[in-house]
Amino acid sequence: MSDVSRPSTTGARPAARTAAVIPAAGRGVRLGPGAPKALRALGGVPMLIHAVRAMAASRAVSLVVVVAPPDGAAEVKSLLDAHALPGAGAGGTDFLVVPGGESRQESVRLGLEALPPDHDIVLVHDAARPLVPVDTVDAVIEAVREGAPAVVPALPLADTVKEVEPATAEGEPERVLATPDRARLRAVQTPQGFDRATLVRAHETVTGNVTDDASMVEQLGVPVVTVPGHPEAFKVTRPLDLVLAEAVLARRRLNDVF
Ligand SMILES: Nc1ccn([C@@H]2O[C@H](COP(=O)(O)OP(=O)(O)OP(=O)(O)O)[C@@H](O)[C@H]2O)c(=O)n1
Ligand SMILES: C[C@](O)(CO)[C@H](O)COP(=O)(O)O
Repeated sequence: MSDVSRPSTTGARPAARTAAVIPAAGRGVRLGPGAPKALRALGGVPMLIHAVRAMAASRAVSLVVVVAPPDGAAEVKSLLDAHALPGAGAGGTDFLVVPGGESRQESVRLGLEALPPDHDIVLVHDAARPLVPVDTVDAVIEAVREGAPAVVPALPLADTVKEVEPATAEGEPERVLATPDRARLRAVQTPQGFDRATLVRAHETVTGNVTDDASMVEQLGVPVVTVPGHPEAFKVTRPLDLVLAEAVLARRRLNDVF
């Protein structure tokens, strides 16, 4: 059960249909040389397939739109055909693949443009967060269904955070400017869930660099609320994250958890 305080601007929609957009078009530069990150293997299965399975595992998700690397849509379609996906088939979850763009923001917009009209709730979930548990997905959907226009899974920080003056020359130390109160900070994950019209308006209106979709909604002045995130929803960004992801998968297999 989520613990959000809910400024409801959209009204409760317990039966609203939910689509998930999965931006998967990134290169994965921080992971090092190799195939686009979403296509790299985790436990012998492409990372993207884990992310698609995580969304389709929610009974509430009836459509998954994968935003593929710009020249990789055909390959991604073949991967979806070649792997078992929960709910796939008549009357279950549908799957679409569209080519992505130069930035995460553009890829999400291209995914949104591909959505058919009959889905009022949209999740945006990084392919790079392949191991998010279904309970987290469901908590986000539930909070949007109950009326929150924008919902993010969030965790408290373990580290103390410093605001710095970025160095102007290589090797020069950065000067610490401030230490924000950690108790008021959260690390946010995906899936982020939205009232569809609000998210579309944000993508039509907000320009400039952003690192997540919720911050675009914040810029509209629309409230964004949190639900508890999960440590296993971490983002695979650097090589060490792959080691952790393999370990989580191995433990799930031992415990016979999908
Ligand atoms: N042009 C882009 C860039 C990113 N993404 C997606 O956005 C998610 C989060 O991005 P990130 O982890 O930064 O992935 P990359 O951009 O691939 O990583 P890097 O910055 O290290 O290259 C990933 O699922 C990634 O595939 C995307 O769909 N289109
Ligand atoms: C959307 C996100 O996963 C929330 O934490 C994150 O901001 C993506 O950042 P990235 O630099 O595109 O990986």
